[in-house]
Amino acid sequence: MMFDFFENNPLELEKNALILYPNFFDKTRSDKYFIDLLGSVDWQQHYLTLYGQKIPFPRLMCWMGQQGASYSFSGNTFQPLGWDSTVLSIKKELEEVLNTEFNSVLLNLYRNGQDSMSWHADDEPELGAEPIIASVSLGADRTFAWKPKYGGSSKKVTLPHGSLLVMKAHFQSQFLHALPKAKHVTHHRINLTYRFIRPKGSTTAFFIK
Ligand SMILES: O=C(O)CCC(=O)C(=O)O
Ligand SMILES: [Fe+2]
Repeated sequence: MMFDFFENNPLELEKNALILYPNFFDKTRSDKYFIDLLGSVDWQQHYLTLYGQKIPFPRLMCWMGQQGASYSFSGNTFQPLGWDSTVLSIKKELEEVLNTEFNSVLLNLYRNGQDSMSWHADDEPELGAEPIIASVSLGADRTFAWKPKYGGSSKKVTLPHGSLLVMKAHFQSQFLHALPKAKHVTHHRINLTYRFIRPKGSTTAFFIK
């Protein structure tokens, strides 16, 4: 077993809802994954259409996973690309440690601090009522922010190179989260959010992120 719970004390940022493993992958492995993924993933620019205007998402993305696991948000429906070998081996490791199953992953490439993700919850119907989302960070440190959906102040935490953030069942129903712009960041950050898409989920949600 490669993962040692005693060396990797998780931080419970929200009780039973948001857990951070700051050093899930050691530096050697994190560096290798970052370089591999930067080169091997088909990073795509997607657009959202708002009042007839095509607006580029402020990041590059790639939807990957099992055939049929299509995913819709912000007016796009994504059909998954097949598994990349690095993405697949990370998936297997997460499944073992978290004792759950994922069949797809959204990969995000934040080219620098101008790239971001706005406030949202990953609560599309195809994710089911209580999704577990496992979010791996590689590359530049970035701040992750979250706040209660129904009032209350926001909190934030830094997601370091090689960290794992686990969003559990209630997180998506109770909170919004975001990856704000970061003025001084000049380096790339890669983020992988592993999900389980229900096979016959409807694809009618229109969310803007
Ligand atoms: O980049 C991140 O850490 C957040 C990504 C995210 O929230 C998402 O892909 O839904
Ligand atoms: Fe999200």
